[in-house]
Amino acid sequence: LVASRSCISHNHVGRRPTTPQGVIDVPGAFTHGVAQSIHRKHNQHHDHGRYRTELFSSTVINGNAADSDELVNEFQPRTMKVSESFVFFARFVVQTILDNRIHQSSEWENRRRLRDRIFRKTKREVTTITTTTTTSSTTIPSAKPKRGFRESMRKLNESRKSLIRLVGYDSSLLVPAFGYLIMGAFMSSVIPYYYSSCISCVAAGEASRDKLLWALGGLGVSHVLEAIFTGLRGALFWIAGTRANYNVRVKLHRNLLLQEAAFFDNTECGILLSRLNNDVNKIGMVISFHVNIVLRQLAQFLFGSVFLLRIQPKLAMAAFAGIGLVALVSKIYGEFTRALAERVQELFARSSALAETSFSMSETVRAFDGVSIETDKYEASQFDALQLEEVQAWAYGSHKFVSDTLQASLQCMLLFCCWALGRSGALPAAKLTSFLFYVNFVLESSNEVGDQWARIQTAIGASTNVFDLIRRVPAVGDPRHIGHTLLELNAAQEIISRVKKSSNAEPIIKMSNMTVTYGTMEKPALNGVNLDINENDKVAIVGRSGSGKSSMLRTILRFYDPSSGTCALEGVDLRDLTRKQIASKIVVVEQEPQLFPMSLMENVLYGIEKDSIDDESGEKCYSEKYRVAVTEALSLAGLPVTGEDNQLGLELDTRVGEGGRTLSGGQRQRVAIARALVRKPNVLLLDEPTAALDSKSEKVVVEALKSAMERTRCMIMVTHRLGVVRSLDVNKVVVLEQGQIVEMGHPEELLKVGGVYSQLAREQGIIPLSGIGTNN
Ligand SMILES: Nc1ncnc2c1ncn2[C@@H]1O[C@H](COP(=O)(O)OP(=O)(O)OP(=O)(O)O)[C@@H](O)[C@H]1O
Repeated sequence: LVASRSCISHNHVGRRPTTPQGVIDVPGAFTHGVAQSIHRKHNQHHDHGRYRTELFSSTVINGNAADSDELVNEFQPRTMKVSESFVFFARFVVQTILDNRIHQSSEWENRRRLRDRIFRKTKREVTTITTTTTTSSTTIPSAKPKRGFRESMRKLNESRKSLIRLVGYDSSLLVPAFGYLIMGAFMSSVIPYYYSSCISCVAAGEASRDKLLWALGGLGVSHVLEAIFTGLRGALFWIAGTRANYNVRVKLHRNLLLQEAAFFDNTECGILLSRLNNDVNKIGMVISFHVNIVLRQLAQFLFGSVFLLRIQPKLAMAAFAGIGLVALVSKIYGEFTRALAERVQELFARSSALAETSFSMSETVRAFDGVSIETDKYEASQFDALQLEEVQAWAYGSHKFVSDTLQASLQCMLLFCCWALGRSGALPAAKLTSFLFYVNFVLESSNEVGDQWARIQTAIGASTNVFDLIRRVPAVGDPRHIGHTLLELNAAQEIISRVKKSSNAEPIIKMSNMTVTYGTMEKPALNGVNLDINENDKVAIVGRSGSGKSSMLRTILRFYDPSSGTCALEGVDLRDLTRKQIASKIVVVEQEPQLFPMSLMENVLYGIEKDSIDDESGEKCYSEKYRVAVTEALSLAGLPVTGEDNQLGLELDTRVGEGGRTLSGGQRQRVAIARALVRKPNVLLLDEPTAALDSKSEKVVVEALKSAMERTRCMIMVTHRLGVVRSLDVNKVVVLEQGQIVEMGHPEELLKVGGVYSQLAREQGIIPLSGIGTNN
């Protein structure tokens, strides 16, 4: 059974991973076909079912898990045979060329059609034909921009500008780094001169000892200086790269957290983590390594070229022509690898998302024995990336083969020319040695530039996504009143004074014709809602599943903005308040609060800045004033950390584990209530506060909530369990149906009316307090 299920689950592996935008094209439909054929072959000779059956039987026989070596060895991720890998590469290249051809021909076709249309239009205008002519409604597909050398340079330039802005350009670091780079390159280019002088002295035999010593001295000094400059340059560029990584990573992390809730609805966390780690690393590598080497080699190339031109200008020109050809090959290779790199990064990001999901849902995976399903999914996505990485490797090998062959041919040709010139006496032996040294020197530099150019292109591919995310402006963000114009400053001032002066007569929360629509849904979750919540109101929002209750809470917290209408807090539209202002006035207690892996006290005070310094560690901490307040809040919330009631032996500094997993659901909820008690917010939001609790815990939590409510101006609760409406003395019930308010009033009154609320209450066995039956 295990074996057959494993085989069935393998059937999906040939499919390409999908993104929210659609299927990842690697490239066109081709990869799918090739991948499927390889997967098919792979499945034939790689019996996944067998190892699982063996694992199963060995586990049964031993009655225990296998030892660690067995665990590692029993599972071998699949790979392609080397020949398959090469065939994949060859077909990939052919397909890419064909795709480009098709693209180019469609570009020509588009241009021709555009020309025809313009021509016809002009003709019509000139002849002023008044009869209605049927104009072609075919939309000309926008041609995909061709990424030529100019495009590469433009992208490089854009990325360079972004880098300089984002990585925090530090002239005290980069100016000396460039200085050492130039000096090091100059010293490297001097070395072949002294080498050839030494060889000439040794070969000639009759040269004076002084001349040899002078050449040896020059060689030694230039080597030492080159080593010093290289060391300094390397260290400074390394630091610059590390700082760039640091700056970009921190800025990206911050900007991601600033994004609106809908952004996280549509983006998997694994993808974001991959951007934060893998992609950002590539940016640092560009600065600390690739750019550094390219610049050094370019400088060496220039210095070497000067020496070449001085020794023999004609031959030097021939050498440059050959180097130009090698550079052309490198350029083609660079463009190819950049396109590949973008795809590989995308596939790795998808893989990270899969891994992140499987880890975060590890309990469900375990409960439903989903390890093989998750492994297959992850392996399939990694396999897709592996295939493309192998294409990169073959492309590198092919590039090396072509460029090295070209260089060798160039060297042979130059040697032949040298021989011809030598025969005519135009190139003495000493000059010939020197020339050949410099040819090699220049060729090596240009070779290295070609290599690094391809890697820079790869990094540009990876950095594009990062820069897009760093520049993303959140759709729901803080107002930009703190502007620079007098008008903006006045507007900001007015809002602040309105917030301060808000009178008790003003509703604390006011929804006016408010409609909320999620990006992915056509139907609004809330439709034209009008609701006032006043001082001392205790409001319960009830309704059937999907009626829009949570959407109302999320809008009050400004996780989402209304698509029309407004939601105001103390007379000010929520859109005019900053997140800090909203957080200082509204606190939410969720059904299953997630806690941070920090101490109990840090969780209660989350969002409040530490105000003191610890004497021993020298780190920031909370002062005694806060410790007292949290102790009191936890005690009121039913989770005492002192006295006899502290049966759990908790302390303020007890760490609560990932997500608060060392505490039960009810205990986590009490921590969340303590947060509200400490802050004394104007608005207390409760999301299903007792849904996950037994009756004993419910009583404790209800008492804690009552204490919290005493410290707030109003309370709004979303609940399915109508019993809590009575225990929390709710004075206003709002009944939602399909995003609209269908009933509103005092709960006991509504129970007697015989509408939706009384029906919901009857289903839960709740009758009016008077005990008299309803109108039904
Ligand atoms: N993040 C979201 N993206 C898209 N649609 C959403 C999102 N959240 C909720 N919806 C949709 O909005 C509608 C209202 O959902 P909401 O969660 O507000 O209902 P609810 O009354 O709180 O339901 P329940 O009692 O089951 O929690 C539903 O149709 C739901 O599918």
